[in-house]
Amino acid sequence: MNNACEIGILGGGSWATAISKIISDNCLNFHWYMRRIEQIEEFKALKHNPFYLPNVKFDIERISFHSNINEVVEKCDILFFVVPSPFLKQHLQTLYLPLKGKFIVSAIKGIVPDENILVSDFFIKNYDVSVDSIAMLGGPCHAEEVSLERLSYITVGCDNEEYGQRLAKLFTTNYVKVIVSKDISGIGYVSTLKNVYAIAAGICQGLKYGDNFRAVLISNSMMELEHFVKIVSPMSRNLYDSAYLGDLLVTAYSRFSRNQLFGIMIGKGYSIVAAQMGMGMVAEGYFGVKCIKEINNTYRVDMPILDAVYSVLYEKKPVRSVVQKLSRILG
Ligand SMILES: NC(=O)C1=CN([C@@H]2O[C@H](COP(=O)(O)OP(=O)(O)OC[C@H]3O[C@@H](n4cnc5c(N)ncnc54)[C@H](OP(=O)(O)O)[C@@H]3O)[C@@H](O)[C@H]2O)C=CC1
Ligand SMILES: O=C(CO)COP(=O)(O)O
Repeated sequence: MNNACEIGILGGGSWATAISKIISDNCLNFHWYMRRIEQIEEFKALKHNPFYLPNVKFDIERISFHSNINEVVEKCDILFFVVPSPFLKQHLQTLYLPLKGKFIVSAIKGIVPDENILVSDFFIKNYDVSVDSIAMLGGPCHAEEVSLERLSYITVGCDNEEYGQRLAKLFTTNYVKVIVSKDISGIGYVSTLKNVYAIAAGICQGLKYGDNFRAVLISNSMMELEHFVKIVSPMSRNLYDSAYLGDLLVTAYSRFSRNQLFGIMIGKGYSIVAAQMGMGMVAEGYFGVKCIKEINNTYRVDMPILDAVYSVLYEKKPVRSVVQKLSRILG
């Protein structure tokens, strides 16, 4: 990572928009890739993202927009990947330039489907990116609150201490504080799992369970998460840090959480397709639960909450009886 580096944001959704807001507060110019040319044209005319966080105004003279991913990769040294995990490979299909030598930051809170590996490992394995040229963004941070400049904390997981500190500088504003950690994989797994537990919380809300039960569900989710992460990615970490417990809490309780909303709709009896269409945004936990379930076929960690969400979403088990059964084993 050079001192004067070009920054590229890849993705056109709400988190990409929030990250671009932060970057635009700290950098004069940056590049922004989004897949749809019409979105770019409308963005330039309106001076805001037409579909996500329209309250965030941008100085579009300082942004180079691209609908071709290769142009951003060619021009930039630091690349922020901010597309939902189920579409990552699709975006990369059109990439013919190497990523080796670039600094890759994953802001994706999910696992690469089919491969069932963390996004960081996917770039290392398939794109020859070195481990010290990768970072993972975590923490309890909803795009909507960043857009409103409500004080938020982001954790940068990066093996390379110096690069982690540089990224922290790039991200620090009067409304964003940054914590640097070395735990790329723990942040990757927890960021995926907390979405699954937020869906579970939403399902219970949709079924009209109350706050008392939700608190029990989230406490048990935290224990389940801890058992899984200790086995799959053993290292010394404090799971009460905001990148872990904090992200679980905000996703399970915030009114901005898409995963929770998706769960509420499933609990109310909407079909999966109707719930997905109704949101207009992506609930990563729907994809994450399948990835973790498949990963756990190897590790065999006891994960009744994950299994319950999986059985509702992928095995068409009746949601009310699944939660009733789950409620008998939680404590
Ligand atoms: N939103 C948040 O608060 C946070 C999100 N994240 C993570 O950021 C990542 C990106 O999510 P986010 O920005 O929230 O996304 P959003 O849910 O806001 O937007 C969905 C994005 O997915 C794209 N998309 C939808 N369908 C397809 C498709 N079939 N093929 C390709 N792209 C498609 C959309 O593009 P189009 O508009 O062109 O349809 C849009 O860019 C996720 O991993 C999420 O977990 C992390 C922290 C906070
Ligand atoms: O990761 C997030 C908050 O930290 C966003 O969660 P949702 O995708 O559920 O909105």
